[in-house]
Amino acid sequence: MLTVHKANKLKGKCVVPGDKSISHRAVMLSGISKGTTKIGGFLKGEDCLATLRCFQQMGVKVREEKNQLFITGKGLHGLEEPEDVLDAGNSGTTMRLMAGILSGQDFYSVITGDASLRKRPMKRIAFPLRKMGAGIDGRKMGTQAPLTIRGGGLKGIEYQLPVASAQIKSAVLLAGLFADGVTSVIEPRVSRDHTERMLQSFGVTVRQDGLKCTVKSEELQATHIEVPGDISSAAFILVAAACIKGSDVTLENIGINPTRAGIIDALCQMGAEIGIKNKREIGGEPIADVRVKGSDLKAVEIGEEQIPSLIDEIPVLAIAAVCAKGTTRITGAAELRVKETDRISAMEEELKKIGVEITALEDGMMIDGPQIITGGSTDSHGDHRIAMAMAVAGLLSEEPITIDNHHCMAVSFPGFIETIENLREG
Ligand SMILES: O=C(O)C1=C[C@@H](OP(=O)(O)O)[C@@H](O)[C@H](O)C1
Ligand SMILES: C=C(OP(=O)(O)O)C(=O)O
Repeated sequence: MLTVHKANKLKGKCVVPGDKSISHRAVMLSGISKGTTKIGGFLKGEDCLATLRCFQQMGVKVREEKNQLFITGKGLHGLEEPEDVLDAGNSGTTMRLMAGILSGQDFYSVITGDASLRKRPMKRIAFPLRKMGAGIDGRKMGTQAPLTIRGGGLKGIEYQLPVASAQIKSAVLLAGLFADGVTSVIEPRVSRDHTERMLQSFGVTVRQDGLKCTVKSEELQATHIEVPGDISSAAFILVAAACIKGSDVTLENIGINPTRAGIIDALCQMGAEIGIKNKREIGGEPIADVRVKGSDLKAVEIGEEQIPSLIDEIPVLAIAAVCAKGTTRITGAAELRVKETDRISAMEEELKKIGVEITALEDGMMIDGPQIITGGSTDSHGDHRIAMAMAVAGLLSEEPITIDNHHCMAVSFPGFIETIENLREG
């Protein structure tokens, strides 16, 4: 159990660990490329370590030197049939993106995950991958993990995504690297585009035409990847500092890819004082230093269009809404119900325990602010984002907040508590 006490101010500079989405993709793409890829800033969080172990089980060699990973790929057709079940742990990204790659392999594989992941919907990737020719089965009529995959013999398809999901888009595009003909995905709204950007760094031609993205089979060539700081991890610090008057924090080297930076836009709409400095691009991804100062916040309306760019940040955005004047309304976010936990219900349950009123909607939530956070005992539901959102609430709370099952923070942000404590002034 973790106890978090109120903070007077947060001050200083910090870095956050590498981007989780980019770290997963760096392992996967280097694993199926030719040559050795050097990866700096790789996130050693539980999710990305699960991806790394899965690729090692398929014969991919990984070496670490001076905090950099060197991954020697097996080419498009060199992965080895894993002798045992692949374990994606808590990570939806690992399971769904890897299913795309496994669908292209001329072998049989089984992929499972923890109790949370085994409940998450997999039909969304199994359906298009079967259309391409993969033999995929699983529990609950082939819709839940463990999944079995007999890959090979794929043909390209054009697929209209039913939801704006980078995981479904990426699974189909990655399978497309092994398919005969061209493979296209059409998204209903823009979702994070790290796969498309990184494929190009590995020398693959990616055609983007509005919301339609097309690839065809092409060998990947090893490259050098620098993983930026994860904006989804930075979000916890951004919200905490924005809510505490007198705070002034600079987060260095944060990825500000526009398909991911919705939390910055949302906080600016709420009147937060945020400055973006030292903008640059590394390996096709925009990064910058982000400075945030504490100020009075006002409520915001977040709808369907903005959701994909801040989907993982909604639990902590809810904490900002508690401090903001007026009614914050978040809608179009039904996807929150199928994350590591049902994040709408989990936030409703946990906020009530610390004296905060919230109205849960089928596809979002409404919060009237400002409200006083009284403090109390909470539980993470085994979900890293809920655990860290509750820790941010603790920094703002009259009385301390305890968080049960807080170790899941290491899924995406190892060292979260130390990072916060280093910024605490009083
Ligand atoms: O592609 C990715 O790396 C991710 C995509 C998002 O999921 P969906 O594709 O299900 O929206 C996000 O919530 C997840 O944390 C990471
Ligand atoms: C939803 C998340 O990740 P994943 O889908 O990879 O489990 C997340 O990190 O918030």
